[in-house]
Amino acid sequence: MGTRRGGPGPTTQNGRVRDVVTAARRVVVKIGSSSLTTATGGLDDERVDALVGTLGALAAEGREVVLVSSGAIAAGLAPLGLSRRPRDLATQQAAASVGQGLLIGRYASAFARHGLTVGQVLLTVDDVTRRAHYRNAYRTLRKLLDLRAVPIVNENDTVATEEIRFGDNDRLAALVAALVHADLLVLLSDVDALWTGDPARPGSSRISEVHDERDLTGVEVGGAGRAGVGTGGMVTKVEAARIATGFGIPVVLTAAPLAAPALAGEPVGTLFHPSRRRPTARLFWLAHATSPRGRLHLDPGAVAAVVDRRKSLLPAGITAVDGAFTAGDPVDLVDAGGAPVARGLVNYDAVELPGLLGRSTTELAAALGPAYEREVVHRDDLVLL
Ligand SMILES: Nc1ncnc2c1ncn2[C@@H]1O[C@H](COP(=O)(O)OP(=O)(O)O)[C@@H](O)[C@H]1O
Ligand SMILES: N[C@@H](CCC(=O)OP(=O)(O)O)C(=O)O
Repeated sequence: MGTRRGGPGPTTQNGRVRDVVTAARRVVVKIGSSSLTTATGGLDDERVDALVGTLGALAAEGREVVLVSSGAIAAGLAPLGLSRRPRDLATQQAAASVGQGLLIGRYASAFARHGLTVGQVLLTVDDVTRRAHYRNAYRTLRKLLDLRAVPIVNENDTVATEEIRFGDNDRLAALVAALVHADLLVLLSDVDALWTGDPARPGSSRISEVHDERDLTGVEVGGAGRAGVGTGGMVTKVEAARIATGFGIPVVLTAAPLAAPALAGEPVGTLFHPSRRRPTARLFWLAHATSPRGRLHLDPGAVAAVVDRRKSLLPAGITAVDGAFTAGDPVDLVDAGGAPVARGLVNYDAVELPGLLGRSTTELAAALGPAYEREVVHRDDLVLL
């Protein structure tokens, strides 16, 4: 199967309207910092208004819109007298704290002109991996949509520390699309499509459709464009497209000024086709959104039980434990060679486990009480890697 690649002209390769786009009822749109800010880093009112105009028209058609917007850090720079994106986390968090308020205020007044109310939703990794938080985030987003409000999502930058951050909103957008069961994810950037290589380099050309991994073979995917504004570059967008399409959600990647034609199904930008049917939303997030807090080493019998027979993990099959996790944390299950075979939410604190290893649940219940009959990781909380 070949990739259809466009030449250097306008990005309308075959003139056909994209049905997966026009049929989408619930749409997640992600916009990057570089598409919302001026060259000096402040919020660009015209660009905000243009985006809101397009999304307002979508909502007027009865379609549901979730906006994932970057730009908090960029919007906070000038008010704090900073000229470029700071490197240290604390200053980034301070800038995000100042900028997020400005950003949401700007959106609130722009959407109000289209008769729409916005709801701010700031998420951390825990919100999408811990079962109680996950349900909560889903419920809130669903309720906002039911009430015809536009959820505006960003990472909760002011509290997200280095180790628990998403770090880029492309991945966050893919995970939000999975969370709300979106029909379409649109990634808006400062580049009009995925190109075969750095768009500034002669010889690179646009890619109009990606059907599967093979279409990405040989594509040079680089880092952020405008220095000091965007974060992940094309790498995180392609990764986000992989996550969303792996969840059964088509993705359109294009430039912010092309949002309206892209959402009308015109063949602009790059369309990534879904690669599979939807897996269970929460487990999908567990695999893609979490960083494991520890490792459980399994004997071969436990690997076979978990991987081949899809059983819960019991203490008897665990040979060793690493990490300082507490019950409810994500942990990796690794085989005798240390290779991860599954990820799951553990039911015990790390300090409790050494005393339980190698013992049967019946023996543990008799010695320690019925609470110790529980699985170390329940099969409903396990995803194979
Ligand atoms: N193969 C590629 N195709 C398109 N753009 C690319 C590619 N490789 C690197 N880029 C760069 O990625 C940039 C977009 O990423 P980024 O600046 O992080 O945007 P955003 O702020 O929208 O997230 C583009 O401006 C482009 O210079
Ligand atoms: N949460 C950060 C955005 C991080 C991010 O992914 O930025 P970008 O690459 O511009 O989409 C902020 O609001 O500044």
